[in-house]
Amino acid sequence: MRKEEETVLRIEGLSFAYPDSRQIYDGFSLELRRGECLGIVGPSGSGKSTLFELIAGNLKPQKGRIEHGRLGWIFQDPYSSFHPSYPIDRQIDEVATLPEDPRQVAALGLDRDLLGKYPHELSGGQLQRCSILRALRMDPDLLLCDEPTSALDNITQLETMKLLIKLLDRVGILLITHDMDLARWACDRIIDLSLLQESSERLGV
Ligand SMILES: Nc1ncnc2c1ncn2[C@@H]1O[C@H](COP(=O)(O)OP(=O)(O)OP(=O)(O)O)[C@@H](O)[C@H]1O
Repeated sequence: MRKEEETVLRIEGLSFAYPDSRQIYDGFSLELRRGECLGIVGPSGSGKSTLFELIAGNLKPQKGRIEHGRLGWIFQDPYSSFHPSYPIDRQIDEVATLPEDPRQVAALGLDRDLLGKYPHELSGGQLQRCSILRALRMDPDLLLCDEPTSALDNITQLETMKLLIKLLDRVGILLITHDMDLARWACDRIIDLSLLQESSERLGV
């Protein structure tokens, strides 16, 4: 199998409900390959973050199977995803499995001086590029991106998404977003969780 055809995430027949609450997933399946960007859209409360928690293993499904390769994460707010009291490079080194590669640092528009700084000394866009670097140095197969650009201004949003898309030869990306325009622009496929719910309601489940 060619590397880019590898499946990096397979979800089969997933069912999940929080205790004493409605069914959020009921027989949900999806497959994501390296080189693909799959968008997960849906209104607040439709189950986007729950899906990531299930994939990360922080929640256990009632039914179904989830298999995936090595995970990397990019969160919504880059300031809350770094500890304010330590330099960025130290925080990246602590979780990285790959050594720092100066070409990768340069490709993300970063440099050594910047990496030695504290999070509050960087702009939101610079810090989000540091979180992309951190995710890459964890050598992921699957990159979970939770609203990775929503805390950034429009121009920085676009630049950050372009950088993420460039990574697609190495990873598969699952992108949570509220922004349907962004999803249409960036993703090969989109799953709209509100449509899943509508079809379950029509079927009376
Ligand atoms: N720990 C929990 N216990 C019980 N119910 C929860 C818990 N976490 C989330 N929920 C409920 O599960 C549903 C899905 O929540 P989830 O956070 O996955 O939605 P979301 O699509 O990510 O929303 P948002 O876009 O606002 O982040 C919501 O109805 C929410 O209230």
